[in-house]
Amino acid sequence: MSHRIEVQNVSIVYPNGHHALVNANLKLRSGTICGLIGMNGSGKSTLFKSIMGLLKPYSGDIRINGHPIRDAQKQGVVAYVPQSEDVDWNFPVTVWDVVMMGRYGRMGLLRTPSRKDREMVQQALKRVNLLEFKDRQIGELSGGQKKRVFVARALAQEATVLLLDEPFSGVDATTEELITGLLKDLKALGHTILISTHHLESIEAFCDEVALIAHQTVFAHGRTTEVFTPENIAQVFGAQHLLQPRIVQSAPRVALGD
Ligand SMILES: Nc1ncnc2c1ncn2[C@@H]1O[C@H](COP(=O)(O)OP(=O)(O)OP(=O)(O)O)[C@@H](O)[C@H]1O
Repeated sequence: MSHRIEVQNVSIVYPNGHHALVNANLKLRSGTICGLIGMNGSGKSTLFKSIMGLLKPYSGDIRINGHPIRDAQKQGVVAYVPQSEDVDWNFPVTVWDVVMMGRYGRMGLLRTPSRKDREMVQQALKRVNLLEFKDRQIGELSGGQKKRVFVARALAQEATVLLLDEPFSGVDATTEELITGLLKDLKALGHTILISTHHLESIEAFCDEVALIAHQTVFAHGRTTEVFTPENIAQVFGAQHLLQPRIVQSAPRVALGD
């Protein structure tokens, strides 16, 4: 079976000439949760945006389910939960509207929601405990609730590939538990999940695989037990982490790399 996500030798150059990714490779199968780990500015969001088809590689190729990205875009296969900083929270839309956006790909040109669309939005909001907030403007939510809106949008989209950019930053423990539980359920259904996080202490319990990113490329990827080693973590964050080899289990909620 082909991989769900296949990033092959991808290089991304921004219009200002900055090489954000150089020859990056990443292949993920169905039913996998992969943690993407790297310092601030290492290229995690760039990788997400290129898998979404928002950034066109300068060279290399990206495939979803063996097909070019535009096919996946048409079918709504890939959902993206953006970093909070990338969202305009003042935009005059309600929680319900944002989650309904996940259904747009399935609607006609006039974007008139069907009964099924409304049901899917309702279910998704229930799943993330936000139904009672459905009429709120999105800026009037807590950090955890804001994340949950976009997770609900991904659920309503019925996407089988989920990309989550820092879903645990600025959220309370209850939201983190809710999101991890939900992602584990989706994994059991065969979904493929790529998640960037600075919460290293939860990686071993939560991620089957990790992909480590530094020096503009994915320099290691594989099973968490094999790749999430103190030596590799030191390559990502600097040698001082070699002095704390169990940081991954023992640290409190440190935002390493910030
Ligand atoms: N639109 C842009 N134009 C030029 N350079 C950019 C642009 N967006 C990002 N970059 C640069 O590309 C590099 C990778 O950025 P990216 O946002 O992918 O990093 P990141 O790993 O997601 O960081 P963070 O953890 O802070 O979100 C950085 O050096 C950044 O300054």
